Amino acid sequence: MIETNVSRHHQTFLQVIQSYYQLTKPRIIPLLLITTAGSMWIAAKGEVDPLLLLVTLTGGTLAAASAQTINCIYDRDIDYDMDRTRHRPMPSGKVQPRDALIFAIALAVMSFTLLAVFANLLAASLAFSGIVFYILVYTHWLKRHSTQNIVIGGAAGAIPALVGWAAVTGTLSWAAWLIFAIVFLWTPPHFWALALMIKDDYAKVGIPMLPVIEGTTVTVKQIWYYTLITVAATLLLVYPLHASGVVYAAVAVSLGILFIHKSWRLLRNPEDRTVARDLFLYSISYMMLLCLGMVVDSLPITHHLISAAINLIA
Ligand code: HEM
Ligand SMILES: CC(C)=CCC/C(C)=C/CC/C(C)=C/COP(=O)(O)OP(=O)(O)O
Repeated sequence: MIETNVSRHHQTFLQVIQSYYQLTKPRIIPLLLITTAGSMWIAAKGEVDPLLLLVTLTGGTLAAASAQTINCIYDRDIDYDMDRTRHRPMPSGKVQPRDALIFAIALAVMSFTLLAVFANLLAASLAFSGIVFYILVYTHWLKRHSTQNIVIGGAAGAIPALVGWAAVTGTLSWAAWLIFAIVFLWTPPHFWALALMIKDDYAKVGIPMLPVIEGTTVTVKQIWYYTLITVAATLLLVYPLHASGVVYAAVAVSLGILFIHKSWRLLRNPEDRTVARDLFLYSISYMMLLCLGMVVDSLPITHHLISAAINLIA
């Protein structure tokens, strides 16, 4: 295991704060929150209580930060061996495992308390189960042992959508599970496109990511199937669930066509890393804009504008 090779005495207070911030893998959290927000807006039929929104997004941030911090502690050995992750606070010795664990527990406790007190127990429990699932099922059990690690483990990343719905309604519905399924199905194209680019890194440390074990051809085929199913799933929100309307439908179809196009290009050019990179970057914009589409579609003003347009035409 890796121990400190950077003396903490040499770090300024600001550098210490920065190290703890980096432990939470902060660049991923905004998209997790956007899926939470999309779910909240549909659940609240366009009228979300701003205080509840603030509480839920803060609780979600704390939970995701806790999960990522524990992941950083657990994976510090392999993170040290990979070029991409060597600079992280744990392998570079900027934070000690014990301190990071205390930080992660504090984040988890704050998340649970905030959500339980100001949202509800279901939202709090779901966020907590996200932490447990990500650590036990993904990080501990699957990441180092199965090519399906990110498929099954990806469920953790889809939990924030359930948290959002639960925070608004205190329960879960078909639409909530569908948004969960959309994020779940989107994760393999999102991650495997990236894994195609960095598979040598994962191979070096013996992580059985699909491109490492099964090769590029199998991976791009899997990406292709998951892309098709993801796009199909996004449309179920319009029909048969009727949870979203025409604005969302237009957004989902347009974004979906582009997603399929980019995934098809990768299927045709499996060895081209630029194409894989393009799909990975697009996957992020795709999820962001899709959720934005959910929000805009649910707003009362959107409904008024559509009614006005229909009246004008009729
Ligand atoms: C098990 C599931 C997932 C795995 C294994 C995974 C893995 C990764 C990895 C390795 C990166 C590169 C980050 C880096 O270089 O440090 C990344 C980037 C990213 N992921 Fe995922 N991801 C997963 C699910 C998700 C989910 C559910 C979301 C949000 C809904 C998400 C959002 C992002 C974003 C926004 C980035 C870009 C961060 C940046 O700008 O550097 N990921 N992902
Ligand atoms: C509700 C709740 C708490 C949800 C948390 C879910 C969560 C933290 C999802 C993020 C998934 C993710 C970015 C994995 C990175 O994989 P990795 O750590 O294997 O990547 P690496 O190779 O960069 O270390």
